[in-house]
Amino acid sequence: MSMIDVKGLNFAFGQGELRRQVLTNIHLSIETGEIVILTGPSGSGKTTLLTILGGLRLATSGSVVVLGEQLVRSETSTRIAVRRQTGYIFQQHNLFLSLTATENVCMALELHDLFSEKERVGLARQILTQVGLEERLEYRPQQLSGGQRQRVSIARALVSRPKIVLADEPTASLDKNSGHEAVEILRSLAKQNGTTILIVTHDYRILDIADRIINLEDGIIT
Ligand SMILES: Nc1ncnc2c1ncn2[C@@H]1O[C@H](COP(=O)(O)OP(=O)(O)OP(=O)(O)O)[C@@H](O)[C@H]1O
Repeated sequence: MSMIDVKGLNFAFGQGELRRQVLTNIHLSIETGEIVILTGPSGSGKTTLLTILGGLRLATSGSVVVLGEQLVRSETSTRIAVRRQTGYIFQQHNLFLSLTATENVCMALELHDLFSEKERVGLARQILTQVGLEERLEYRPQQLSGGQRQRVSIARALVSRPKIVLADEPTASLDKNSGHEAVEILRSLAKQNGTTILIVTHDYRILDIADRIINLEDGIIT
């Protein structure tokens, strides 16, 4: 089954003379468990496409079906439903500096109301152990290296077992080894769970983790 199915998507910022077409006639289908890397020059529309797929930005033309929900011209509640089943990883890890690794990961579960505090802590510790941070559970972000911080954000994105993970330049602030290690951890955990992953990156050093690479130029898939 397609997790993501895009047909004839167009997107522009601004109106009138300021209108700028950013995505043109995008067709894209991503299957369950597939790992896709989206590359392309700066300004080609990668982040815009990612935010539309993640229900973070509303598109008004074409068709964007994610997890069976039509997101084009959708209600806010539809986009929220998709967001709840999606994990996000950003270039700037966006961790809370005042919270420990465990607390940062727990936060992703607080959105769900499915777990008690004790269960949340248990799940957070379990996933932090899976990303190799069992010795750092109570460290705050500033006590961690860049690669370790990015592993905390990977743990945070995966802890609620999302069906889809969207990552925007997840290795941008990392050196080659820690960048590759971080996405390799992401890949192997996602493969265990059949999670679909879409990664936007300029980093050619991580292309080998993808099942498929898509190139976007000037808003067009080439
Ligand atoms: N909120 C906005 N309002 C107006 N224009 C925007 C907005 N966000 C992005 N753009 C423009 O849309 C185009 C595509 O931006 P986008 O961030 O999607 O590209 P990108 O491929 O992710 O680039 P990069 O690799 O540099 O992050 C750029 O020309 C950008 O200036």
